[in-house]
Amino acid sequence: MSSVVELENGAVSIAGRPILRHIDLTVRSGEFVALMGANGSGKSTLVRALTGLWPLTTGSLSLFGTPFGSFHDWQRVGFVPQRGGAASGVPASVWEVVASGRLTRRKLLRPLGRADRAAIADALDVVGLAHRARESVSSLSGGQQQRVLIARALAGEPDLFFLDEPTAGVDLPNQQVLADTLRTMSGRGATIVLVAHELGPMAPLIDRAVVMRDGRIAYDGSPLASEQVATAHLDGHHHHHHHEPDHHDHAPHVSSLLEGDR
Ligand SMILES: Nc1ncnc2c1ncn2[C@@H]1O[C@H](COP(=O)(O)OP(=O)(O)OP(=O)(O)O)[C@@H](O)[C@H]1O
Repeated sequence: MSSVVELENGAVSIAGRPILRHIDLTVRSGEFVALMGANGSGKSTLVRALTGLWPLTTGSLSLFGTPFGSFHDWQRVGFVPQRGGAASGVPASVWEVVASGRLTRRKLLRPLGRADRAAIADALDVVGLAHRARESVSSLSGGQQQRVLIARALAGEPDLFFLDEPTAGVDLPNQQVLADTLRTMSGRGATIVLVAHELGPMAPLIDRAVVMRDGRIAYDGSPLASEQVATAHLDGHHHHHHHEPDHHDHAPHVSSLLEGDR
């Protein structure tokens, strides 16, 4: 199967401090990957590096089989940043923010067409905000603003979708709505990389869990143990002393990876 994301020996340093080291990560077409790990383990930095928002210090990155430097198909890539971005002081309406997700697909110098408007309406529907389309984004709650950002990315109909902790601070019914959305996208063939502390209603959708620890990938494999990760996280059962697995594909002792939890 073709790889949609391929990072070899990736590293990122910020202000001279190594944040990510020796990252090898391949995501294949249609996969749904959960990127997990403790606070500060490097999940967000990895997602930013994979989308080119943060430069790699070393390593080679390909997207859809094209080396990053020659990749221009950005309308195929959707990105929902960590919460706190939609209301930027600009009094944009919900509809406008979602419509902005369509701009990279629009034909040069053409107004939004019928297909664009349909995609925007569909995206608003999917996140349950169609009835608030005309309101200012800043009048919405944090969780609703997060859904506006998700709808913006959905409107672009990306083939590859990065979401950075979309469920943080979102109540369970809304997490369920989001899980349904991602199931639909995944069913349409999208490749999804989801940063999450806890999978909650997303758990049944995940094909693979990648667990970060101290800027490295500490586990890459079956998601079966990922609920264990979340549970260990909540219960504070992270004091067991296990050795870090040498191989990425070993399933046991995932809870041990939370030792570095802060
Ligand atoms: N812009 C920045 N400047 C300096 N240090 C940074 C910057 N961004 C991230 N870091 C550092 O890089 C490390 C990894 O941060 P990152 O946000 O990638 O972790 P994370 O796993 O996403 O954490 P969280 O779960 O809290 O979002 C942290 O130690 C953080 O302090």
